[in-house]
Amino acid sequence: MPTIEAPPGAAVVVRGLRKTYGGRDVVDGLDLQATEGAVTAVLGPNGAGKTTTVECCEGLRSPDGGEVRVLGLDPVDDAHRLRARVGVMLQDGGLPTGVRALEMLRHVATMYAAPRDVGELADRLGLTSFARTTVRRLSGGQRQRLALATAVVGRPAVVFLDEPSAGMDPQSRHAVWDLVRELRSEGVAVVLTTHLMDEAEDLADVVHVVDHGRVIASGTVPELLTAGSGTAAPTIRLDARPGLDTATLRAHLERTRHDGGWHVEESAPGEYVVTGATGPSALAAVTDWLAGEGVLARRVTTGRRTLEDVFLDLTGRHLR
Ligand SMILES: Nc1ncnc2c1ncn2[C@@H]1O[C@H](COP(=O)(O)OP(=O)(O)OP(=O)(O)O)[C@@H](O)[C@H]1O
Repeated sequence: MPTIEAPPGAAVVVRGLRKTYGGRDVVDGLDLQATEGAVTAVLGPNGAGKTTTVECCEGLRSPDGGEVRVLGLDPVDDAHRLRARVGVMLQDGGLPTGVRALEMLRHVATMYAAPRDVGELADRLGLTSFARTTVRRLSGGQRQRLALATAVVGRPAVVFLDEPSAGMDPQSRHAVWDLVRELRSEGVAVVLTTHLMDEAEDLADVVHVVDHGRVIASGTVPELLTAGSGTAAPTIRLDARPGLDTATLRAHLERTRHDGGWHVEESAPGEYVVTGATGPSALAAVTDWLAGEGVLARRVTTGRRTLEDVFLDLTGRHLR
Protein backbone atom coordinates (compact mmCIF):
# COMPACT_ATOMS: atom_id res chain seq x y z
CA MET A 1 0.00 0.00 0.00
CA PRO A 2 1.43 3.45 -0.90
CA THR A 3 2.22 5.64 2.07
CA ILE A 4 1.12 9.24 2.19
CA GLU A 5 3.50 11.96 3.22
CA ALA A 6 2.03 13.88 6.13
CA PRO A 7 2.82 17.62 5.94
CA PRO A 8 4.47 19.05 9.08
CA GLY A 9 1.90 19.57 11.87
CA ALA A 10 -0.68 17.38 10.16
CA ALA A 11 -2.19 15.10 12.78
CA VAL A 12 -4.84 13.58 10.53
CA VAL A 13 -4.44 13.05 6.80
CA VAL A 14 -7.15 11.48 4.65
CA ARG A 15 -6.46 10.92 0.94
CA GLY A 16 -8.92 9.53 -1.58
CA LEU A 17 -10.96 7.77 1.11
CA ARG A 18 -13.61 5.43 -0.21
CA LYS A 19 -16.23 3.47 1.70
CA THR A 20 -18.92 1.43 0.00
CA TYR A 21 -22.14 -0.01 1.40
CA GLY A 22 -24.35 -2.22 -0.76
CA GLY A 23 -22.52 -1.12 -3.93
CA ARG A 24 -22.98 2.59 -3.09
CA ASP A 25 -19.96 4.82 -2.43
CA VAL A 26 -21.03 6.70 0.71
CA VAL A 27 -17.50 8.11 0.91
CA ASP A 28 -16.23 8.73 -2.56
CA GLY A 29 -12.61 9.88 -2.82
CA LEU A 30 -12.55 12.20 0.17
CA ASP A 31 -9.48 14.29 1.10
CA LEU A 32 -9.00 16.22 4.28
CA GLN A 33 -6.42 17.17 6.81
CA ALA A 34 -6.43 18.28 10.44
CA THR A 35 -3.49 20.00 12.09
CA GLU A 36 -2.11 20.26 15.61
CA GLY A 37 -3.35 23.21 17.64
CA ALA A 38 -6.33 23.80 15.37
CA VAL A 39 -10.03 23.02 15.26
CA THR A 40 -11.03 21.37 11.99
CA ALA A 41 -14.78 21.29 11.41
CA VAL A 42 -16.40 18.76 9.10
CA LEU A 43 -19.82 19.98 7.98
CA GLY A 44 -22.34 18.38 5.67
CA PRO A 45 -25.99 17.43 5.24
CA ASN A 46 -27.40 14.25 6.82
CA GLY A 47 -25.95 11.18 5.16
CA ALA A 48 -23.09 13.11 3.53
CA GLY A 49 -20.50 10.67 4.90
CA LYS A 50 -19.06 12.64 7.82
CA THR A 51 -19.46 10.00 10.53
CA THR A 52 -18.23 7.26 8.19
CA THR A 53 -15.11 9.33 7.46
CA VAL A 54 -14.45 10.14 11.10
CA GLU A 55 -15.02 6.50 12.09
CA CYS A 56 -12.40 5.46 9.51
CA CYS A 57 -10.01 7.91 11.22
CA GLU A 58 -10.90 6.42 14.61
CA GLY A 59 -10.16 2.89 13.39
CA LEU A 60 -13.79 1.86 13.87
CA ARG A 61 -14.31 1.18 10.16
CA SER A 62 -11.87 -0.03 7.50
CA PRO A 63 -11.62 2.01 4.31
CA ASP A 64 -12.44 0.31 1.00
CA GLY A 65 -9.98 2.61 -0.73
CA GLY A 66 -7.63 5.52 -0.16
CA GLU A 67 -5.55 6.16 2.90
CA VAL A 68 -5.95 7.47 6.40
CA ARG A 69 -3.12 8.45 8.74
CA VAL A 70 -3.53 9.63 12.30
CA LEU A 71 -0.31 10.84 13.94
CA GLY A 72 1.44 9.10 11.06
CA LEU A 73 -0.12 5.74 11.88
CA ASP A 74 -2.82 3.56 10.33
CA PRO A 75 -5.91 3.77 12.59
CA VAL A 76 -6.82 0.10 12.04
CA ASP A 77 -3.42 -1.63 11.92
CA ASP A 78 -1.87 0.57 14.62
CA ALA A 79 -4.98 0.86 16.80
CA HIS A 80 -3.16 -0.23 19.96
CA ARG A 81 -0.46 2.45 19.51
CA LEU A 82 -3.01 5.17 18.87
CA ARG A 83 -5.37 4.31 21.72
CA ALA A 84 -3.61 6.44 24.34
CA ARG A 85 -3.12 9.39 21.97
CA VAL A 86 -6.54 9.72 20.41
CA GLY A 87 -9.74 10.80 22.17
CA VAL A 88 -13.10 9.90 20.68
CA MET A 89 -16.54 11.24 21.51
CA LEU A 90 -19.16 9.27 19.62
CA GLN A 91 -22.58 10.55 18.60
CA ASP A 92 -24.43 8.08 20.83
CA GLY A 93 -21.98 8.46 23.72
CA GLY A 94 -20.85 4.81 23.44
CA LEU A 95 -20.64 4.53 27.24
CA PRO A 96 -21.48 1.45 29.36
CA THR A 97 -24.86 2.14 30.95
CA GLY A 98 -24.64 0.49 34.37
CA VAL A 99 -21.73 2.55 35.75
CA ARG A 100 -21.99 5.73 37.84
CA ALA A 101 -20.89 8.86 35.97
CA LEU A 102 -17.91 9.98 38.04
CA GLU A 103 -16.75 6.41 38.72
CA MET A 104 -16.68 5.89 35.00
CA LEU A 105 -14.56 9.01 34.42
CA ARG A 106 -12.17 8.06 37.26
CA HIS A 107 -11.78 4.59 35.81
CA VAL A 108 -11.03 5.90 32.32
CA ALA A 109 -8.46 8.32 33.80
CA THR A 110 -6.54 5.43 35.41
CA MET A 111 -5.88 4.01 31.95
CA TYR A 112 -3.63 6.94 31.01
CA ALA A 113 -0.13 7.87 32.09
CA ALA A 114 -0.78 11.58 32.74
CA PRO A 115 -4.54 12.16 32.90
CA ARG A 116 -6.23 15.47 33.49
CA ASP A 117 -7.38 16.30 36.99
CA VAL A 118 -10.69 14.42 37.17
CA GLY A 119 -12.22 16.75 39.79
CA GLU A 120 -11.38 19.85 37.77
CA LEU A 121 -12.72 18.33 34.55
CA ALA A 122 -15.89 17.14 36.30
CA ASP A 123 -16.44 20.64 37.74
CA ARG A 124 -15.97 22.52 34.52
CA LEU A 125 -18.32 20.20 32.60
CA GLY A 126 -20.83 20.22 35.46
CA LEU A 127 -20.62 16.46 36.09
CA THR A 128 -20.55 16.71 39.87
CA SER A 129 -24.32 17.31 40.12
CA PHE A 130 -24.95 13.83 38.69
CA ALA A 131 -21.70 12.17 39.79
CA ARG A 132 -23.45 9.18 41.43
CA THR A 133 -26.11 8.69 38.75
CA THR A 134 -25.68 5.68 36.47
CA VAL A 135 -25.10 6.42 32.80
CA ARG A 136 -28.45 4.77 31.97
CA ARG A 137 -30.32 7.44 33.96
CA LEU A 138 -28.46 10.48 32.63
CA SER A 139 -30.26 12.94 30.37
CA GLY A 140 -29.03 13.23 26.79
CA GLY A 141 -27.05 16.40 27.48
CA GLN A 142 -25.52 14.96 30.68
CA ARG A 143 -24.44 11.85 28.80
CA GLN A 144 -22.86 14.01 26.12
CA ARG A 145 -20.88 15.93 28.73
CA LEU A 146 -19.65 12.71 30.32
CA ALA A 147 -18.69 11.34 26.88
CA LEU A 148 -16.69 14.51 26.20
CA ALA A 149 -14.93 14.24 29.56
CA THR A 150 -13.93 10.61 28.88
CA ALA A 151 -12.66 11.61 25.42
CA VAL A 152 -10.28 14.26 26.76
CA VAL A 153 -9.32 12.99 30.24
CA GLY A 154 -6.25 11.13 28.90
CA ARG A 155 -4.71 14.28 27.33
CA PRO A 156 -4.92 12.97 23.76
CA ALA A 157 -3.02 14.62 20.92
CA VAL A 158 -6.01 14.23 18.59
CA VAL A 159 -9.67 14.45 19.59
CA PHE A 160 -12.64 13.51 17.40
CA LEU A 161 -15.86 15.15 18.54
CA ASP A 162 -19.00 14.01 16.73
CA GLU A 163 -21.69 16.66 17.28
CA PRO A 164 -20.34 17.38 20.78
CA SER A 165 -22.94 19.95 21.83
CA ALA A 166 -26.01 18.35 20.23
CA GLY A 167 -28.86 18.35 22.72
CA MET A 168 -27.00 20.45 25.27
CA ASP A 169 -28.40 23.48 27.08
CA PRO A 170 -26.71 26.84 26.33
CA GLN A 171 -24.66 26.77 29.57
CA SER A 172 -23.22 23.32 28.75
CA ARG A 173 -22.57 24.35 25.17
CA HIS A 174 -20.46 27.30 26.30
CA ALA A 175 -18.54 25.04 28.70
CA VAL A 176 -17.85 22.66 25.80
CA TRP A 177 -16.71 25.50 23.55
CA ASP A 178 -14.36 26.81 26.25
CA LEU A 179 -12.88 23.34 26.63
CA VAL A 180 -12.41 22.98 22.87
CA ARG A 181 -10.59 26.34 22.74
CA GLU A 182 -8.36 25.23 25.60
CA LEU A 183 -7.55 21.95 23.83
CA ARG A 184 -6.56 23.93 20.75
CA SER A 185 -4.30 26.22 22.76
CA GLU A 186 -2.65 23.13 24.28
CA GLY A 187 -1.76 21.97 20.74
CA VAL A 188 -4.42 19.30 20.35
CA ALA A 189 -5.78 18.59 16.87
CA VAL A 190 -9.55 18.82 17.30
CA VAL A 191 -11.76 17.31 14.60
CA LEU A 192 -15.34 18.43 15.02
CA THR A 193 -18.42 17.33 13.12
CA THR A 194 -21.41 19.53 13.70
CA HIS A 195 -24.71 20.73 12.28
CA LEU A 196 -24.51 23.93 14.29
CA MET A 197 -23.20 26.55 11.91
CA ASP A 198 -22.65 29.08 14.69
CA GLU A 199 -20.55 26.49 16.53
CA ALA A 200 -18.38 25.95 13.45
CA GLU A 201 -18.18 29.66 12.73
CA ASP A 202 -17.11 30.37 16.28
CA LEU A 203 -14.65 27.54 16.82
CA ALA A 204 -13.24 26.30 13.54
CA ASP A 205 -9.86 27.31 12.16
CA VAL A 206 -10.56 25.28 9.04
CA VAL A 207 -13.88 24.04 7.68
CA HIS A 208 -14.41 21.16 5.26
CA VAL A 209 -17.88 20.93 3.71
CA VAL A 210 -18.73 17.35 2.73
CA ASP A 211 -21.51 16.33 0.36
CA HIS A 212 -22.13 12.99 -1.37
CA GLY A 213 -19.00 11.55 0.19
CA ARG A 214 -16.59 14.25 -1.02
CA VAL A 215 -15.20 17.50 0.25
CA ILE A 216 -16.83 20.19 -1.89
CA ALA A 217 -15.29 23.24 -0.17
CA SER A 218 -12.50 23.87 2.33
CA GLY A 219 -11.05 26.92 3.95
CA THR A 220 -11.08 29.21 6.91
CA VAL A 221 -14.44 30.72 7.81
CA PRO A 222 -13.52 34.14 6.28
CA GLU A 223 -12.37 32.38 3.10
CA LEU A 224 -15.64 30.49 2.80
CA LEU A 225 -17.71 33.59 3.56
CA THR A 226 -16.14 35.53 0.70
CA ALA A 227 -15.87 32.61 -1.76
CA GLY A 228 -18.35 32.64 -4.61
CA SER A 229 -19.55 36.20 -4.07
CA GLY A 230 -15.92 37.37 -4.02
CA THR A 231 -16.97 40.03 -1.56
CA ALA A 232 -17.48 40.43 2.14
CA ALA A 233 -20.23 43.00 1.41
CA PRO A 234 -23.31 42.58 3.57
CA THR A 235 -26.43 40.83 2.38
CA ILE A 236 -29.75 42.70 2.21
CA ARG A 237 -32.69 40.60 3.37
CA LEU A 238 -36.29 41.55 3.13
CA ASP A 239 -39.55 39.99 4.21
CA ALA A 240 -42.53 40.96 2.08
CA ARG A 241 -45.40 39.29 0.28
CA PRO A 242 -44.41 36.13 -1.65
CA GLY A 243 -43.93 36.12 -5.40
CA LEU A 244 -42.24 39.50 -5.98
CA ASP A 245 -40.54 39.74 -9.36
CA THR A 246 -36.90 39.26 -8.37
CA ALA A 247 -35.70 39.75 -11.97
CA THR A 248 -37.02 43.33 -12.08
CA LEU A 249 -35.43 44.11 -8.71
CA ARG A 250 -32.12 42.88 -10.05
CA ALA A 251 -32.55 44.94 -13.22
CA HIS A 252 -33.39 48.00 -11.09
CA LEU A 253 -30.20 47.52 -9.06
CA GLU A 254 -28.12 47.16 -12.22
CA ARG A 255 -29.69 50.28 -13.71
CA THR A 256 -29.40 52.54 -10.68
CA ARG A 257 -26.02 51.25 -9.46
CA HIS A 258 -24.50 50.97 -12.95
CA ASP A 259 -22.83 47.69 -12.08
CA GLY A 260 -23.58 44.00 -12.33
CA GLY A 261 -23.00 40.98 -10.15
CA TRP A 262 -26.36 41.34 -8.40
CA HIS A 263 -28.18 38.25 -7.20
CA VAL A 264 -31.74 38.38 -5.91
CA GLU A 265 -33.39 35.24 -4.63
CA GLU A 266 -36.65 34.36 -2.92
CA SER A 267 -35.02 31.86 -0.58
CA ALA A 268 -38.33 30.90 1.04
CA PRO A 269 -41.84 32.21 0.30
CA GLY A 270 -41.80 35.92 1.15
CA GLU A 271 -38.11 35.96 2.15
CA TYR A 272 -35.73 37.68 -0.25
CA VAL A 273 -31.94 37.82 -0.24
CA VAL A 274 -30.00 40.42 -2.23
CA THR A 275 -26.26 39.92 -2.68
CA GLY A 276 -23.71 41.90 -4.64
CA ALA A 277 -21.81 45.11 -4.00
CA THR A 278 -24.30 46.10 -1.33
CA GLY A 279 -24.01 49.33 0.60
CA PRO A 280 -26.09 52.36 1.54
CA SER A 281 -27.04 53.25 -2.04
CA ALA A 282 -28.02 49.65 -2.84
CA LEU A 283 -30.28 49.62 0.21
CA ALA A 284 -31.84 52.88 -1.02
CA ALA A 285 -32.31 51.33 -4.47
CA VAL A 286 -34.09 48.31 -2.95
CA THR A 287 -36.51 50.44 -0.92
CA ASP A 288 -37.04 52.71 -3.95
CA TRP A 289 -37.99 49.65 -6.03
CA LEU A 290 -40.34 48.42 -3.28
CA ALA A 291 -42.05 51.83 -3.22
CA GLY A 292 -42.42 51.75 -7.01
CA GLU A 293 -44.05 48.31 -6.73
CA GLY A 294 -46.38 49.53 -3.97
CA VAL A 295 -44.98 46.93 -1.58
CA LEU A 296 -44.50 47.61 2.11
CA ALA A 297 -41.83 45.21 3.39
CA ARG A 298 -42.45 43.73 6.84
CA ARG A 299 -38.74 43.81 7.55
CA VAL A 300 -35.54 44.91 5.81
CA THR A 301 -32.19 44.00 7.34
CA THR A 302 -28.57 44.08 6.32
CA GLY A 303 -25.85 41.80 7.61
CA ARG A 304 -22.92 39.81 6.43
CA ARG A 305 -23.29 36.34 4.95
CA THR A 306 -23.19 33.60 7.53
CA LEU A 307 -21.67 30.16 7.32
CA GLU A 308 -25.24 28.85 7.09
CA ASP A 309 -25.79 30.92 3.90
CA VAL A 310 -22.57 29.47 2.44
CA PHE A 311 -23.55 25.94 3.48
CA LEU A 312 -26.99 26.23 1.84
CA ASP A 313 -25.47 27.75 -1.31
CA LEU A 314 -23.05 24.83 -1.54
CA THR A 315 -25.34 21.96 -0.65
CA GLY A 316 -28.77 23.26 -1.72
CA ARG A 317 -32.02 23.56 0.17
CA HIS A 318 -33.55 20.15 -0.55
CA LEU A 319 -33.92 17.69 2.33
CA ARG A 320 -31.67 14.64 2.51
N1 LIG B 1 -23.13 0.26 8.27
C1 LIG B 1 -23.77 0.82 7.26
N2 LIG B 1 -24.44 0.08 6.35
C2 LIG B 1 -25.08 0.65 5.31
N3 LIG B 1 -25.12 1.97 5.07
C3 LIG B 1 -24.48 2.76 5.94
C4 LIG B 1 -23.78 2.24 7.08
N4 LIG B 1 -23.24 3.26 7.76
C5 LIG B 1 -23.59 4.38 7.08
N5 LIG B 1 -24.33 4.08 5.99
C6 LIG B 1 -24.88 5.05 5.01
O1 LIG B 1 -23.82 5.88 4.60
C7 LIG B 1 -24.28 7.20 4.37
C8 LIG B 1 -23.40 8.16 5.15
O2 LIG B 1 -23.65 8.00 6.54
P1 LIG B 1 -22.91 8.87 7.64
O3 LIG B 1 -23.40 8.39 8.97
O4 LIG B 1 -21.46 8.83 7.38
O5 LIG B 1 -23.46 10.33 7.32
P2 LIG B 1 -23.29 11.66 8.14
O6 LIG B 1 -22.76 12.66 7.18
O7 LIG B 1 -22.52 11.44 9.38
O8 LIG B 1 -24.81 12.00 8.47
P3 LIG B 1 -25.49 12.69 9.77
O9 LIG B 1 -25.31 14.15 9.59
O10 LIG B 1 -26.94 12.32 9.58
O11 LIG B 1 -24.87 12.13 11.00
C9 LIG B 1 -25.74 7.22 4.78
O12 LIG B 1 -26.54 7.15 3.62
C10 LIG B 1 -25.90 5.98 5.62
O13 LIG B 1 -27.21 5.47 5.51
